[in-house]
Amino acid sequence: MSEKTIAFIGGGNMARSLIGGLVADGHPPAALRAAEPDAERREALISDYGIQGFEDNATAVRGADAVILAVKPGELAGVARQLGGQIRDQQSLVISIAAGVRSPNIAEWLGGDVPVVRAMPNTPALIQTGATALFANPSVGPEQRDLAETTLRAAGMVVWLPDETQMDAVTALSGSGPAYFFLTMEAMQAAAERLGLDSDTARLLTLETALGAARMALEASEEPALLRRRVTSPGGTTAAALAELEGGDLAGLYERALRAAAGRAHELGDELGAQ
Ligand SMILES: NC(=O)C1=CN([C@@H]2O[C@H](COP(=O)(O)OP(=O)(O)OC[C@H]3O[C@@H](n4cnc5c(N)ncnc54)[C@H](OP(=O)(O)O)[C@@H]3O)[C@@H](O)[C@H]2O)C=CC1
Ligand SMILES: O=C(O)[C@@H]1CCC=N1
Repeated sequence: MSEKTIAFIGGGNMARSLIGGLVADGHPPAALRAAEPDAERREALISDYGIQGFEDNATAVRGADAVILAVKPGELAGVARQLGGQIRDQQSLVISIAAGVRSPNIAEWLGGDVPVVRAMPNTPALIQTGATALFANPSVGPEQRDLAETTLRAAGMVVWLPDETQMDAVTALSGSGPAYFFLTMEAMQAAAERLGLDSDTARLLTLETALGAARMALEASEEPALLRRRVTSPGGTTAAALAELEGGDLAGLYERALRAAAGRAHELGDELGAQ
């Protein structure tokens, strides 16, 4: 693992997940910094992971090899404008994880020709099972590309996108995706409880089934559709359940959900890019 200094601006949910992944992967905590205005959240990062915490963004960024902008999308322009001069002088790589906000806008707020990587991680980064897509603007050189990849790979798998416009679809799929699976788990557990299982049993069976299915789909050479058919005995219980899910247009529902998320990411890019 590299010992490059990485400064997070914003120490909320996603920064915490990435910091947790980096520390678990062996990144020296002393080379990780977080600037976070909320004292309780900042202190928790310091005590839980042994990283350096700062109230002030400029101090956190001083001398950092990479600066990860982990604030809400609406805060990004202000933060980038505040730190742009410093980042340009010390030639740090900037990695933005904000949904929707496009790299040309980020570079402009930073003051011009700045290496910017857009990343879309997800919260399972906390336990190193994240999935991240990356896009580099033309100012990012090979070493900085490696730095971005190594940093995000500490939290799970990484793919590079050839085209930034794909980032909205990625945001809809894997950025927001953990929430869809959590909602499905909530719904399955609640339904099982209504069928008479106690909540501990319903929860455990739901979660182990989700884990087993995900691992099988990842590790098997067959497609999920084939794995599904193997569970589905003709005239059996699974067929009865799947008929209900298909009757409720599950595939259409997912398409509408992902289109709504991608559309919202695009809207954020338009709205915030005009600042
Ligand atoms: N959560 C997720 O699953 C994912 C989130 N993202 C992206 O990550 C980014 C962060 O999201 P998330 O972690 O969920 O949000 P959070 O609100 O949990 O974290 C943002 C943090 O930044 C702090 N902050 C606000 N203003 C500043 C500032 N000027 N300087 C420094 N810190 C500041 C906030 O403090 P305070 O609350 O006090 O304002 C907060 O602690 C977003 O842009 C989001 O689009 C990307 C992928 C997945
Ligand atoms: O909900 C959001 O906007 C962020 C981006 C992806 C996941 N969470």
